[in-house]
Amino acid sequence: MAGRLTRRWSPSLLQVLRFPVVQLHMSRTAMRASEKDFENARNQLKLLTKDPGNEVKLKLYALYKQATEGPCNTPKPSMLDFINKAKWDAWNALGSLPKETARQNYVDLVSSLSPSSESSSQVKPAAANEKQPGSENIIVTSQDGITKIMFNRPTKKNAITTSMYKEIIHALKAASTDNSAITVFTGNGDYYSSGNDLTNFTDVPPNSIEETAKNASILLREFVDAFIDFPKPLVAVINGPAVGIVVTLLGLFDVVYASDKATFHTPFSELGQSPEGCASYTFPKIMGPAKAAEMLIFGKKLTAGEACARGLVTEVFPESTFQKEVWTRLKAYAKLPTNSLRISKELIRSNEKEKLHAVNAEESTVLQGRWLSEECMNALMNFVSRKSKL
Ligand SMILES: CCCCC/C=C/CC(=O)SCCNC(=O)CCNC(=O)[C@H](O)C(C)(C)COP(=O)(O)OP(=O)(O)OC[C@H]1O[C@@H](n2cnc3c(N)ncnc32)[C@H](O)[C@@H]1OP(=O)(O)O
Repeated sequence: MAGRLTRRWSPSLLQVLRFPVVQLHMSRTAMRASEKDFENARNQLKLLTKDPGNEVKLKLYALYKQATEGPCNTPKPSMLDFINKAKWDAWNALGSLPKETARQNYVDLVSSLSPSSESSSQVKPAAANEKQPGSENIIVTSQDGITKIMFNRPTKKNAITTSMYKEIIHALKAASTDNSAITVFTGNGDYYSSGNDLTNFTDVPPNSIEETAKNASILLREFVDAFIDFPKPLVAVINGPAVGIVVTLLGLFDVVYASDKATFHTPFSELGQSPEGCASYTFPKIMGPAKAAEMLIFGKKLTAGEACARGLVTEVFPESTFQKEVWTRLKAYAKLPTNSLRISKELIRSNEKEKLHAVNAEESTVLQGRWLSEECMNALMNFVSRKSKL
């Protein structure tokens, strides 16, 4: 939040210090926002498309600091340090307002800026957080210059449903223009992701199978295109096993960090399917055709160390220190000049884009055919009936 209070504020902001935050306090003392409400409010705030104005931003800043750190505890900035002085004054004006109340007031204030409230026609959340079924399965947060997109379906090993594909496309579009420097994918729980939700295709009435396969192929193509075209550095933080499409996509990521408990598995033949995510092109380039074939044709599962030796993974970390080491490093990277990061990525990737789009189109078409094959249908039925697990 603090990072969003940008340096462009004018000295006239000094006039906004006497806002009536206490009123918010008085009217809401009976309510208590949970940590989750607070986190949701922070995410909602990042999705505002219209600037709420400096006065509101100062209020939000002050409430955020009070809610997370308590009463103002830093030395007063000099009179000439206009921006920090305005922020300090705003925070200091909250006096000893309890943290819980500040949290509730923060949630209320953000809520009052949302489109559903009466006075909020100026703001609109990004599509990724629009209320739609399953939207809790992808959690998008933005902090310290990093937009994090997290698979959040741990009880199903973060398998990706049709609505999650759509949410990820929206999240990537939003992240491509937000204030963050880099975008990171990771998984909640013990898995990074078990790939495509195999039940996506199993509840389909017989007369809709072809149409479902066609729609899935269109969605797949759009999904992978969003990765090909993503303009900022894309990082995967692989916290556990990865299966199927989340592995193939790694060829489109710029950096891949893996815990030593991660594994990489592309069991396409076993499923009567074929590679996607441009892996039929990126994997042979990354690891050579022979190693790529072993993964993509025969479904060899790699350890994190093996994936690193093959160039699919940038670096492997011990599980015990993985999160700490990786996020510390990413936070430092996110402080680098954002335009330079973007331009360097563009230079590395731009020559390939046309080819990647063509490969994606071809793979999506081929898969559409595979989904209609008996081999694939049998494999899916086996999974659903629990006769066979990979
Ligand atoms: C728009 C469409 C685009 C399509 C793009 C195509 C992509 C291709 C692929 O991604 S292929 C890869 C598909 N994934 C798999 O084949 C993995 C299938 N799952 C498993 O093999 C196992 O579940 C496991 C190895 C991931 C984990 O095994 P474990 O024994 O540890 O745990 P469970 O099997 O009990 O799993 C817990 C619950 O999670 C459900 N689940 C796990 N993975 C998936 C999945 N991919 N699809 C649907 N459901 C999944 C599993 O069924 C359990 O659910 P339950 O508790 O209700 O039984």
